[in-house]
Amino acid sequence: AKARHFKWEVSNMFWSPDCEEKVLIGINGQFPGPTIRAKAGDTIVVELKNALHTEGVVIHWHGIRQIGTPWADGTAAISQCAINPEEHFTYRFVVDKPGTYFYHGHYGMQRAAGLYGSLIVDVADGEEEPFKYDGELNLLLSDWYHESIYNQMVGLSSKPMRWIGEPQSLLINGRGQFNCSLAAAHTQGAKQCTGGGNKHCAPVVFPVLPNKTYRLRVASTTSLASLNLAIGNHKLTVVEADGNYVEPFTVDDMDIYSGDSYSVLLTTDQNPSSNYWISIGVRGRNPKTAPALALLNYRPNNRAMKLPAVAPPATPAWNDYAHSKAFTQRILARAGTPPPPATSDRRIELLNTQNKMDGGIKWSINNASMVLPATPYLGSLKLLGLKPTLGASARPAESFGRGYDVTRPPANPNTTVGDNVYVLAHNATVDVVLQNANALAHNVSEVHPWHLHGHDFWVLGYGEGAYNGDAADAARLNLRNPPLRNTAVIFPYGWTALRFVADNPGVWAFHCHIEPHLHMGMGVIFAEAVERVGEVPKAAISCGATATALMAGGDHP
Ligand SMILES: O=C1O[C@H]([C@@H](O)CO)C(O)=C1O
Repeated sequence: AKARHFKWEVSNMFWSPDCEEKVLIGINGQFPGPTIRAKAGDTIVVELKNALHTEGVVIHWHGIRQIGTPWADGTAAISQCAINPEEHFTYRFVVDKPGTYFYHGHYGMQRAAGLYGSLIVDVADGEEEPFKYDGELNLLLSDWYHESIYNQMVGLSSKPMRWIGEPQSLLINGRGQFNCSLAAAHTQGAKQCTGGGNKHCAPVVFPVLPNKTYRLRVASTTSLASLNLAIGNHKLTVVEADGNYVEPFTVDDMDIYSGDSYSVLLTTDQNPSSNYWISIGVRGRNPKTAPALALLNYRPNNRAMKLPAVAPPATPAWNDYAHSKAFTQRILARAGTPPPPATSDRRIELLNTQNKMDGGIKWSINNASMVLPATPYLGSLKLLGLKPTLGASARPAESFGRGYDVTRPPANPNTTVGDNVYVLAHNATVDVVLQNANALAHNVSEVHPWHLHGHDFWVLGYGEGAYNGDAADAARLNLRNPPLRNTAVIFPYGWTALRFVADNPGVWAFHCHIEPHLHMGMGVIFAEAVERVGEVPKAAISCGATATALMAGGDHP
């Protein structure tokens, strides 16, 4: 294992990700940010300089558990103080597990401003992946808005709320086409893209050789959109999800929610004189965004921009949830993976509702919409102890109780704010049931991908309607080969049950990965055995009340 050093400068820059010039957040003059590639067991050292003009920044390493380094998780107000303009901060952490990951901003809505990139961990020297392939293609998927995140954030907190709407474009490796389509010949009313060149929005072309097997690494860092990937004439064999091996299964198309990552194997067994469409479309919301298209270019056919004669594969209907569920439920742990603990010590049931507050709209968990404190939790809990913030004297509710009607808008739509901090005992086995419900409007319930920091969890099962905890619900849980993941979706009007072991002291966010929903309060905090956290680097806690404590000479207890 070795240390891999990176020097990064985060700054605003003009860029045209979908051919329209905007300002985004890039790293070292690049968008997306540089790809980090390492081997399992390596230590990543990122010396970050914040070169934004007037705002703080942090970077979250999505899917990396940060075992023993909770201060490097990169969540503003939770694991560290935001890095101020012109300040440096060094992230140092071990990538312990091979897999497909990514990193992104985790302060306000900076991820949606383009602050993201790929993080790929290969097996350690001398180890082998449990599958074979000849080459790799990397697809980092995102969505893109023409309105700045500042406009978006102001809208979301306005009274009445102004919703951000659907994204203007979908991006593959930071590239999309807003004003034209590669498949105009097959798309009503679209203008043909003239293609290549070195424009920021030049279509992505993946060169491949015939009769080989490629590992596609696919990750989604979308702000809002749930995606579906299909490749004309080719099948996809899923082998990895969120850095964990899964029992291989083969599909024609796959869903990818924000926060998900996958490896899929693809065999180039088609006619090599043609190229093939890679198509990414929107699911789970009535789409207004055109699919993103890229080309699979069979070599030695060197006409990279030769367009397939046929239309791109159609994305399944956005509301065909049966299709989504069928895909999701095929994801199971690879044979030989140890099963989860057979029982749990604690069950936390989290009802997700859309609510009203002071004339605006929030998302709430057990009727409390999460707000973050001025002083980041990791430092404040370690140095100052758990103080009730926001006037909340009690810990948040363990359950939403029985009898809530998930099929209708909330009977009492009003919510309050909460810190939503759940204190977890060291090594407790914790079950979380995420319960979806009807939103404020009648007959609306949306998909929410929930992401846990600091851990993988087992996805024990999914159910329809309200979770009761009865024998029928228990029978829906898979304790034999549930997949380990860090992101799991709740389907409309349904529930999802997760299990994890609280064996990683730290303060971990657990939230909907949809950027505006997190911003509207859709999350909780797990404060896990904070008394066992080692010495927190001062740079991570030199703000707010912890800075005051440090100045008072109160060194680390
Ligand atoms: O949080 C959301 O708000 C809007 C809508 O419900 C109110 O405008 C929407 O589609 C969301 O996902």
